Amino acid sequence: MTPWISDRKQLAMDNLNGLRDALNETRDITKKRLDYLEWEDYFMATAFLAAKRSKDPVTQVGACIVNEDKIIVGVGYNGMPKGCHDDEFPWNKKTEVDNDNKHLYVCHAELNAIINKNSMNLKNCTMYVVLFPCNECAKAIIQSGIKKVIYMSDKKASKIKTVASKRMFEAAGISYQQFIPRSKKILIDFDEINN
Ligand SMILES: O=c1ccn([C@H]2C[C@H](O)[C@@H](COP(=O)(O)O)O2)c(=O)[nH]1
Ligand SMILES: [Zn+2]
Repeated sequence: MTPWISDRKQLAMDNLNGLRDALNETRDITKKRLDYLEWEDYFMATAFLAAKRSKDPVTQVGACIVNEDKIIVGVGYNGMPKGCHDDEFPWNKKTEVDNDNKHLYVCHAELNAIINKNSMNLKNCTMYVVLFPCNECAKAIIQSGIKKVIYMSDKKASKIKTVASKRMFEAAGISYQQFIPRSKKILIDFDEINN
């Protein structure tokens, strides 16, 4: 690293530590913390954290299913099915060879979250998902009993699959709503517990 870059990095770290110390000094440890994660941010962040497990080089999706008691009952991300090694199956989508396309193989985040469920059923559950579900996932969501979908990105809104998903959700009485986060970023600092 060039010396001035490392100096700037050190300066930024010192500033950050200074800020944290200042915050700790002003924090009243006899009162309830106010900067805790809201439930909704917690569930969406769980979906985003799951997405970090994805090996897809273009789009990483994560999904988190929550029951009526605010208990997480399923988490998933997009990845190759069991037994289909992600070093052997293709991650490419623009290919001359028809069967060398990831879309033929990848198991979608929503489906994985549904399959990974650790409760009897998903009746009246809510799914938090990074990207609006495709039509195949919409079918699985509807059939599973999930009643609400909270999504972050609708960047594929004009695609026919997304249009079909919305049509099915509306017909099946599944509500969907775009997520508005309380804060744009959530930082996880593994060192925090030592301070
Ligand atoms: O509902 C969905 C839709 C897509 N995915 C996954 C499937 C693929 O791994 C990527 C999409 O790849 P692109 O390169 O953006 O076409 O996202 C999903 O998990 N759930
Ligand atoms: Zn899908």
